[in-house]
Amino acid sequence: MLSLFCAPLQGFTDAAFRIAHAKFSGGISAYYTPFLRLEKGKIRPKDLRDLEWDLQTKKDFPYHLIPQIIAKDAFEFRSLVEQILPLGFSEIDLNAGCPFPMQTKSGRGAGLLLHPENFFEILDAMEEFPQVQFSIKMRLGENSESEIFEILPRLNVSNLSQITLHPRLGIDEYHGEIRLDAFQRFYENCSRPMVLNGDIFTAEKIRECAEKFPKLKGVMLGRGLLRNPNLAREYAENFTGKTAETLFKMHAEIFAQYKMRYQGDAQILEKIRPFWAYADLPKKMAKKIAKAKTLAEYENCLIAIGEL
Ligand SMILES: Cc1cc2nc3c(=O)[nH]c(=O)nc-3n(C[C@H](O)[C@H](O)[C@H](O)COP(=O)(O)O)c2cc1C
Repeated sequence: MLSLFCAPLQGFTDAAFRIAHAKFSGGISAYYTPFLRLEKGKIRPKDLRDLEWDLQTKKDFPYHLIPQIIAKDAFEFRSLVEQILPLGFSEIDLNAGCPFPMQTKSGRGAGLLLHPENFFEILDAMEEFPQVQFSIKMRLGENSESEIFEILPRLNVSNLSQITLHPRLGIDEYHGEIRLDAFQRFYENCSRPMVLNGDIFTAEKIRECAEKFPKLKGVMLGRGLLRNPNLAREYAENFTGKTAETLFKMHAEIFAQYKMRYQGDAQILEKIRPFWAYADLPKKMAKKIAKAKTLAEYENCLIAIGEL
């Protein structure tokens, strides 16, 4: 059986989502936080608040959480790790895949793959923290598949606990088919445990991955899990519960949390709207949700969804 991981998605898989998912569905071996980054030398305060929210809840309701960081060099890397360790984590994931130009242009995310010297310095710096298990989530490259194959020999002699590969380039962003041939070549030559991520929306697809790549450690589910939070259980337990039922339970919990934590209709709506972004809703309904200007209007949409 493959291990199933919940992918980090900024603006979607925050603490409220992770907690509600673990509570009302589950089947996930580890949840990854969206990347934590430095702002004026400190972890961005709003990301830290989100992580602390997890930590408070985890005491009552344990689930496996791994913080992800984004860094352009060993200096930023060390600073982030040193700020995370006092929170009690012993696993940290490095983002080498974010395709957004704001990150790539400054050598972070997929942009780190254009600077192997910085990438290797970060891998060396990992050895300064023997108490931490590091993993990497990466793309094939920023501009070319050759980038990942250049660093493969160094990855093979690292202590990385796993390499999650989203087989696209940074410049592909999320367009086009995933590059499964390149994944296969990397997988065949990589000696670290590997996880496949990208465009996995059904339990059937997870089974296909297990069959095609027998030494795969697991798959990481992103939009598939947002669309169908029961996806992991459908694979692991042949669960046949209704997607809509789980979405509603999760939504009720997340919405209540946002109402407690954020103020004003606009702010709460901005936080909750993405919950439905990948759900299988009729177009008309999705438009109404996007257009709702007040909580009252939004709640009317919910009633309508409930009646679908
Ligand atoms: C809006 C958005 C935000 C994302 N944020 C992150 C992030 O913070 N860290 C990361 O490693 N990947 C991030 N990703 C990439 C996802 O983790 C995942 O690799 C991608 O969605 C492909 O997997 P999927 O097809 O299962 O969704 C993001 C993707 C999207 C669409």
